[in-house]
Amino acid sequence: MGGNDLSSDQVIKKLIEMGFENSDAIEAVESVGPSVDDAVEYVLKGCRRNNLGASISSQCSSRDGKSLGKRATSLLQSMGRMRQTSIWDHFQSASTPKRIRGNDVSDAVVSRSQVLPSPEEEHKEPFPFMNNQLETVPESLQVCCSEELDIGLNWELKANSLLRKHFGFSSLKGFQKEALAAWLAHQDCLVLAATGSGKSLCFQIPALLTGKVVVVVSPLISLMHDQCLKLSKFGVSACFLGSGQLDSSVEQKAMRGMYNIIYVCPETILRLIKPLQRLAESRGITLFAIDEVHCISVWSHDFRPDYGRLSVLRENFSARNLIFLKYDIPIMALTATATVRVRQDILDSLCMSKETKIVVTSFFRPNLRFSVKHSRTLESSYGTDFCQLIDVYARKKKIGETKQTLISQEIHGQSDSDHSSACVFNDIEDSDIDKSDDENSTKENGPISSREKQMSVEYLENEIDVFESVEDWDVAYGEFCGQAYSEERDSHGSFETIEPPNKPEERLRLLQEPLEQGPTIIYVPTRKETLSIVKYLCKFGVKAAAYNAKLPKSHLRRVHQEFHENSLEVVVATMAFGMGIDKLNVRRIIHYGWPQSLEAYYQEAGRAGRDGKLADCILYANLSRVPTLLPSKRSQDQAKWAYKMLSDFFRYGMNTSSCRAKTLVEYFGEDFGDEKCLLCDICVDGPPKMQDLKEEANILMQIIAARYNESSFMDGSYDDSLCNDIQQQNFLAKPNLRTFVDKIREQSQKFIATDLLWWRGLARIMEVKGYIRDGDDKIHVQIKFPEPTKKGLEFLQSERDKAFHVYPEADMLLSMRRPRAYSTFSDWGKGWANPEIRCQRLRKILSSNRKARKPRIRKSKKHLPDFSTSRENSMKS
Ligand SMILES: Nc1ncnc2c1ncn2[C@@H]1O[C@H](COP(=O)(O)OP(=O)(O)OP(=O)(O)O)[C@@H](O)[C@H]1O
Ligand SMILES: [Mg+2]
Repeated sequence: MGGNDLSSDQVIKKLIEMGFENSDAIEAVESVGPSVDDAVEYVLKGCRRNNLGASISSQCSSRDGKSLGKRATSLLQSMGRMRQTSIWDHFQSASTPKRIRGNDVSDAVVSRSQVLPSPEEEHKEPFPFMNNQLETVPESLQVCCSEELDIGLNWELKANSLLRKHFGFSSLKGFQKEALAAWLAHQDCLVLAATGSGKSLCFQIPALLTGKVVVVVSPLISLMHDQCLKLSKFGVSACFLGSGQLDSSVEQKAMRGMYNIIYVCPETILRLIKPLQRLAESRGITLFAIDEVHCISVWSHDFRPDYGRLSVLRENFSARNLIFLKYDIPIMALTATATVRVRQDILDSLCMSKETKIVVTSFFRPNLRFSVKHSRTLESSYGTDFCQLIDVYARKKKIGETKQTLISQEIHGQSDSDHSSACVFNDIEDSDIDKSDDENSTKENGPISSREKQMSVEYLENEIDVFESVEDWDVAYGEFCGQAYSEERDSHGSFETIEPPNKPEERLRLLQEPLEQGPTIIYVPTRKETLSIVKYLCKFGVKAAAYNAKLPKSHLRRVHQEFHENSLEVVVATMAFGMGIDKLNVRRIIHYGWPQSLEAYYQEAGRAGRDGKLADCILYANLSRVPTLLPSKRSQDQAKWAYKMLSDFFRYGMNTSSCRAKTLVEYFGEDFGDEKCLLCDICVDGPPKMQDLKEEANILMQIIAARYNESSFMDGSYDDSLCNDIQQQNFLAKPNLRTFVDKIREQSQKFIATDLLWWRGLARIMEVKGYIRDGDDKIHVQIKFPEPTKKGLEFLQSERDKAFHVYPEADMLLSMRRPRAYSTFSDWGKGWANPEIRCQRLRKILSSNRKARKPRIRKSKKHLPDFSTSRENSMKS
């Protein structure tokens, strides 16, 4: 990213692409000239300076950038350069061999420089092992080779002893044993286990038990880096191969058997088949592991075409094709997020054997507390949504900084001591409900709102991070991880993890305790939001940093390092941050905006609470809007499936009656029975009061049925001519839900004030009950063109007098909170002719604008295990 050969306009364009505000970009270029790096540094430092305290932050906020002038800018630049930004800086400092663990591993001394040489070494003389063959295997490897014992029956004892020696854990988990037993029996194995459960050990232990090589296919360079560095700390030699590998000699060394574990990206392994066959013959390959294997399936949320070609492994490493092999080299495939459909796809795509052992553990994470809150997720909502977070981190700091205190009071408004999570339904105000709910629905027929325009495909294509190839997210931050993990160990050198609260009473006890300290990750859909939220949080003294794929790599590395070192409190990121991130003490994962699938959501949420302690997973989403699919290259079939996944997620957000953890794990095919997590907002607050919607369900069904010429089912009390109208329209266009709702309003005075948002919820309920279905070939996130099913017609015929008790869904509750007489676009338009109505509306708009400008904090209930219908009660009040 040089900069001198770019014009100012080009630099500004690049900055905007990264997500920076137009004004910040212009200001930065004006201040530091047309250099992308300097300009980025300038804007980011603006945020960081805010963290340093009141006096600095007031001088250095980006708004005041001009007054800083060149001198201040260069000072800030030099501050930035105090940190190492190059991979080589680190290797130079890390070249002295390090003792990895306690006395029991006195032999296991690994120098990082044995894994990668510095550029000086590379240019001056060949790497010590370059010209040698296997006789000169590094010391660390000799340790491993000496462990090549006959594994025998007591393999479990040996595995446990290696586990203690290298990783400091006392014993293997049950699923790890099962996976290892399959490998020992030369069987292929598919491991489906929750995020953070310890899948990596399933493929790392075989390398230690046999002294042979394990080849691991992994989708991200940053993930490979992370694992290699951890292994080197544990006295296991490992390397990664792929586009992010800067040292070309590593590949040669790997193919000569210098490393116990070789991480490789799918693109690269296809090129290395022959050398790997030679390695299998010389040193021996004991296992191929395919990590994050859901990437192989087009039906997964992270499809990676190169994973699809991995079937070559089965053929090229079978005993049939390689005479020196007695058995096929087993394949172990691992993932935390695979639906039943994706599992089958994995088995087929990898040509795994018929005897493949499938090891499934519960996907349930008993220490994660899930909740959903309504928010428009716009800048004007930050004040309400992040006040609690700001409070958490600001409380930790010394209150010597006057400005910070003032800001804190300002945001907290009427200063409330109880900032525990505000329940989505408890404190909804008029301004919280999206004024354009109905516009959203009209867009399928006619005009789209300006917000919709803003979120159009062209706009988003430039705004979101799409998971396409390994290089996109080549962060190569591994060189910074030298001391990162030590911080998470206690005084005895072991990890501070606890057994997760598996028993219900343990989980109830958890609820009484506050969250421990630890960092937060906020996931947002667009790059722009990463920066705007960081800017907002930094203003209040929170140590926050943005992370998106377009930001300079030096910045991204620093974010990784500081996140692992616990010096960052909040990372605001796009999906580019963190597949497989294994940091123990992440206390909160906040999703700010609709995620695209339950798979992606559960994987990202799974980064919280890996230490077994209570952690929050909060989704803020605009529950009055149907989410849209973010643009990506998809075939027609994939697009259909993507809509289906988004629809499943939408229903998760709309659900008000069943335990969130249950919904999540059952999505992955697990039977949760009658169990509940007892921690999520629904378990704690209880579902809303059931309502008998017999009349509403009947009228909706009648109107829909009439459209399909089922007038025999019509109730005489309703106007038949209206139904005839609909039948005539039939031949012109397929009526959507909105058309039906308009008809209901025209027909029944009683429902004039019931808006589309409410009917949308009812239509979903009727769809789930099997009374209506979508009459369109396309898959919609929300049922769009309802038509009756046979069951629906039977309902009209025989069940119309029966009670129809249902739990109102989230959108229905939102709608009931603010009944509106004029809810359709056209009604709104009509109303303007009446001066009285016009006056009322203008007053309302003015007052809601005023409210939106003032951040405020609201009183909220504590999360107590109270199974009352508190949500419903608060709605009424
Ligand atoms: N037998 C064990 N006993 C105690 N802790 C373990 C054991 N096995 C693994 N762990 C720990 O569990 C944590 C998570 O491990 P790992 O990164 O392998 O998870 P994962 O299942 O691959 O998660 P993800 O799906 O997010 O990639 C690590 O910190 C690891 O050290
Ligand atoms: Mg993993």
